[in-house]
Amino acid sequence: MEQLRLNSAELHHAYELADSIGERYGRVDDPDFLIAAPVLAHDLPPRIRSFLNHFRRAEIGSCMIGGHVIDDAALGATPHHWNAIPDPSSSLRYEILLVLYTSLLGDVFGWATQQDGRLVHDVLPIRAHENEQLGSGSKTLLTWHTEDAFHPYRGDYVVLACLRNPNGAATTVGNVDDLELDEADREVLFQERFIIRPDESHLTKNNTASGGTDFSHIEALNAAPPPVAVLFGAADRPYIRADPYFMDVPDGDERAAQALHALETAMERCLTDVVLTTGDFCFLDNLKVVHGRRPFSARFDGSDRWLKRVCATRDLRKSRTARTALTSQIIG
Ligand SMILES: NC(=[NH2+])NCCC[C@H](N)C(=O)O
Ligand SMILES: O=C(O)CCC(=O)C(=O)O
Ligand SMILES: [Fe+2]
Repeated sequence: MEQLRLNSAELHHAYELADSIGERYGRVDDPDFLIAAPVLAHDLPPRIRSFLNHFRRAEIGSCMIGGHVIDDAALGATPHHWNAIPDPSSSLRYEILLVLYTSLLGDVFGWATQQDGRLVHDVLPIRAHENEQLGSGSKTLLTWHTEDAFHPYRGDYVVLACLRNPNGAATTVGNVDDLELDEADREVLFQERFIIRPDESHLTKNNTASGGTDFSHIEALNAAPPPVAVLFGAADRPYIRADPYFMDVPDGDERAAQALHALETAMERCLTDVVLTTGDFCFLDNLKVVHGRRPFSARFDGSDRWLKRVCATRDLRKSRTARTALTSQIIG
């Protein structure tokens, strides 16, 4: 994976910018900060801006910016749940940096139906989710997926910032350009013959303050998922949309089932393990790569793995009817 390592001058510059923004806005979800983020990001060091522009336009699939020094003591314990992060946030500097970097790629957004509508997500192990297909799982393999594959407004990018990873748990990454598929299977995968159900992170039971949230469109997508194509775009450099764990084919379509199985086998062969370490920011092009996570043993004692995650879209307009206001960056 292509990597940029920040030098100490760049790190100092980036942290100074993040800290001044943190003082001004106080929290990463502040709507005024989110609106201003793409402009504030112009003040990031030039090497960061051109590296991410290359990632975006060359569609290399994934890249990493490393070398962020993280004050482990100031961070405090890894919370036992994403709904229990300290307020004010002990990781505000890194949350702001994550949004600034990601704003160079597109508009950041969150889901009303995921992690109680937060914009920046916490990926940390939750004891009750040990065996679940959730970012908060640990014991079970998190199977490879396009982030929010089921949703028509899924992001173009998903970005992970590693605060700590004591177990060295690996993120898996597989690039659609590396797939070795039969021509016949490839052709079927380009056709609208697949259904993708909502993953469980969008369910009412996996939100904790879901009182006023409307989950009916998620329920509708679950009850009647429209058939979609797994591969789309240019034949020689296709885009991908898949999450086999939550996928199926319309009844009786054996040919589509066979192609989906071929995709699973082929992707398994191109998955690479990427162990994020403290201070790594990992950028995933959600149309070019799929990702997942190897199982690991969580301790649930405050020392566990802790990542921050945010999604971005190149076109916030396409979700306009699903956002309560023009300026809202939460898709409902
Ligand atoms: N194959 C899967 N497990 N897909 C669902 C991915 C987990 C989901 N993105 C979450 O935030 O928890
Ligand atoms: O934990 C990781 O490395 C990836 C997590 C993930 O894919 C998710 O939360 O959707
Ligand atoms: Fe994911």
